[in-house]
This record gives sequence, structure tokens and C-alpha cells, in this order.
Amino acid sequence: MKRSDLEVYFIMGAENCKEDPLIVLEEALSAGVTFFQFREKGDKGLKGNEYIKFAKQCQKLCKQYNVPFIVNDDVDLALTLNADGAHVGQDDLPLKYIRKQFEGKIVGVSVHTEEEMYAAVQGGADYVGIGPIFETISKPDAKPAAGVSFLSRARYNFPNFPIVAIGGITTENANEVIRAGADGVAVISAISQSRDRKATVQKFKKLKK
Ligand SMILES: Cc1ncc(COP(=O)(O)OP(=O)(O)O)c(N)n1
Ligand SMILES: Cc1ncsc1CCOP(=O)(O)O
Ligand SMILES: [Mg+2]
Repeated sequence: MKRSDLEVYFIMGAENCKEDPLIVLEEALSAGVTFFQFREKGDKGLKGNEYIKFAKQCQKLCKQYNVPFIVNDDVDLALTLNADGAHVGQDDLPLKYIRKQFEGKIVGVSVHTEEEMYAAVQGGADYVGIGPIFETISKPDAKPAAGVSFLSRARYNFPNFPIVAIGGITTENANEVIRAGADGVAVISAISQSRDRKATVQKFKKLKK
């Protein structure tokens, strides 16, 4: 993958949407998001066959728009569906156990410290997600908002490594994370709950590098 693939990384599960999630996803894709993460989790998340059916529908839409379909947390689902990749956090399956299973595919890892970042890069991650940068309404168990200082250091230490920023990112504050060194923005609510998805995605795509 290229760093520019992370430009507008849309993340979504059904509970993030006030409208039909498949319509939300199709609008986001047609507006030009560059990466998609299927993140269906939590007590209110779909389960069993409904979960798998929804994942397949999202994957089909992503294929139509030629956008990578990444599965959050559920490595088995990613492998079963032959997804383009998986995203794991520090409390999920460790990179060293899954890297080989995803040969030729994309593996993203969430990092919050320099140690975690070095381990992810050395362990063969394709990109890292850094955040939450700002307060988020979409992850009840998120760590406190950390601002951009770690993001800036991560970019300084790894000038060419793909980095995406996440957490509370909106069209108003996104330039700050790009200036701090992120290749792109990973966003749930700003896109899933936008009243004008096309305009929102277009604004994210015009960020000053
Ligand atoms: C791109 C990206 N970055 C970070 C995360 C967060 O992963 P994690 O810490 O495992 O939390 P959950 O999303 O699983 O609740 C992410 N999903 N994507
Ligand atoms: C999954 C995740 N990881 C850190 S913050 C976050 C939620 C991001 O959602 P939003 O863009 O709505 O703040
Ligand atoms: Mg996780």
C-alpha cells in the first residue's frame, strides 16, 4: 500500500449510522474515501449470520469502488472473507501471530507510544493508527485524547512510514493532524453522521499537506 491510500480512511459499523449503513457506505465511497474499515462491535453490534451478511455487503461495495476492505479486530472474519486486510489494537491478537496469515495483505496496528510504534514497524505492520488525537464519541473505552505531540514524534522517527490519525477528527481540526505528519485521517462520526457526506469527504480530500 501507499501512504496516500490513507488519505480518507472511513471506519464504520451499523451503530455509527443514523441512516441505512449500506447507503452511508455507498455515499462515502462515491464521495471518494480511500480506505474502509469494517468495525462492527459492542453490545449493540450485529451478531452471527447478520454480522457476516453485513460484512459481505460492505466488502462488495468496497470492491465496486476499488477501495481496500479492512476488518477491525476479527482476524478470522478477515481471513474467511479474504478481506484486503485487518486492523488490530494493542489488546487484540498480536501482530507477530497474524502477520504470516496476512501475507500480501494489509495489516494495520494502533499505537500510542514509541515502544509500540517501533514494535509495529519492526513486526511488519503496513501502517499504524495513532489516537485518539481529540475527544471521540465513537469509542467508549478510548484512551484520553492525546493531541498531536506523539503523532509529530512518530513522523519524525519514521519519515516514510504510513501513519493515519484517529479520534474526534472533523473537517475543522483535520489540518492540524496533517500538519503534524499524518498521511490521512481515520474517521467514524464526521462521515457517518454528516448531513452532506459528499461535501465532508471532499473537504477531507483537500487538506493541506
Ligand atoms: C485506523 C485505526 N486506528 C486505531 C484504531 C483503534 O483500534 P483499537 O485500539 O483496537 O480499538 P477498536 O477500534 O478495536 O475499538 C482503529 N480501529 N483503526
Ligand atoms: C476507533 C477509535 N480508536 C481511537 S478513537 C476511535 C474512534 C474514532 O471515531 P470518531 O472519528 O467518531 O471520533
Ligand atoms: Mg481493536
